[in-house]
Amino acid sequence: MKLKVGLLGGGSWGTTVASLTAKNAETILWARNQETVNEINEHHTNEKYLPNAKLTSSLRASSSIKETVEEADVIVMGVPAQSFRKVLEEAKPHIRPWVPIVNLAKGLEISTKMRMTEIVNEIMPGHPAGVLTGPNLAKEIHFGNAAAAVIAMVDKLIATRLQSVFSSGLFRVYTNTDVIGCELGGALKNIIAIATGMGDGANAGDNTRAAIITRGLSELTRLGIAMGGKQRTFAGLAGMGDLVATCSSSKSRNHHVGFQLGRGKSLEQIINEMNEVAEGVKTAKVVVELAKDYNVDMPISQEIYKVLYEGNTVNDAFKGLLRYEVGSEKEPG
Ligand SMILES: NC(=O)C1=CN([C@@H]2O[C@H](COP(=O)(O)OP(=O)(O)OC[C@H]3O[C@@H](n4cnc5c(N)ncnc54)[C@H](O)[C@@H]3O)[C@@H](O)[C@H]2O)C=CC1
Ligand SMILES: O=C(CO)COP(=O)(O)O
Repeated sequence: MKLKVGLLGGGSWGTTVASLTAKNAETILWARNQETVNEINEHHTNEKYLPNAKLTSSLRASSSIKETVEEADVIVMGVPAQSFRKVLEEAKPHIRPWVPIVNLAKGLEISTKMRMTEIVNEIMPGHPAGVLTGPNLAKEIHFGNAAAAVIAMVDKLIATRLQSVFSSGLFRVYTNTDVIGCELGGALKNIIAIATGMGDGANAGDNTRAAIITRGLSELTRLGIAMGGKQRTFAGLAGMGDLVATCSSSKSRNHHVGFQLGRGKSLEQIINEMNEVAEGVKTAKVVVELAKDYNVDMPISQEIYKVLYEGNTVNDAFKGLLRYEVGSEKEPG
């Protein structure tokens, strides 16, 4: 039996995933902007977020949350992390009992430090909550490049059922039961991508980028394990895979923010010039607090936080990192 998907959020990733699921399942995409809805229904495009991309023609868009979710067998949440709770609360009265809810956002809620599936568990207990994540730059997927992702659900049977909803020829979806690790991998790597972008913008070189990626993996793994994620997850697509893609791509918005900081622009100016979300900017606030809560050393994330919010320069950040004691690679520190 074909499942029905209701996807909330008509930005670049929500639209991309809806276009993928529409190949396998009847899919409705909710966007708050009526012009976007009309454009998707009439022209099968979403030029603002995905210039030149042609969407699956059976994908239907709606400006009604109720219509989008009321008959859905799976709800997919494609709005940024800081809007997640509000949108889910709006959808809640119309969602059928026990329907799985899959998060696409790679961020943490600032006011509560929560992961998105924790918010689902709080607002809609009883609904299986999971995440679709991995090295998936939306703009590449639309142009037919192969990519791999992970669907993580605590219940492997549900993950396996959903695997076939998200998979298509060139989009290969693996299952995982470590929801915490998969979700944290996606959120934490964005701060490291800002760091590599900063290095690239300041022409720090390829060796510096490799060092930041590798030490970045080490620090996000430390926090991730302390918070209940599994070590293996961070070595997989949701950890290292996403880290490598985001940290080395000029298509990444987080890398872009870092790059422009490295070129000397202010954060305010960079954000004002952007049309899309860069989750790492807000997640950095949460991560420095989590590092304290869990007593975990996160030197790269700390230095990025100081550049974003405490007026430090890019140079200060690199000097700050060089001041950290060099330990053994074998140690977790
Ligand atoms: N673009 C990408 O390549 C990927 C993005 N992601 C994650 O997906 C999430 C969504 O990102 P994108 O779609 O890329 O962002 P985007 O910036 O392209 O679009 C965000 C969308 O959310 C909508 N939105 C924001 N607040 C809203 C609210 N309160 N109510 C209703 N709609 C609201 C905006 O109107 C816009 O349509 C982020 O957490 C991002 O980290 C994950 C994987 C890949
Ligand atoms: O998460 C992503 C790729 O996997 C997208 O990264 P950006 O949000 O930095 O564009």
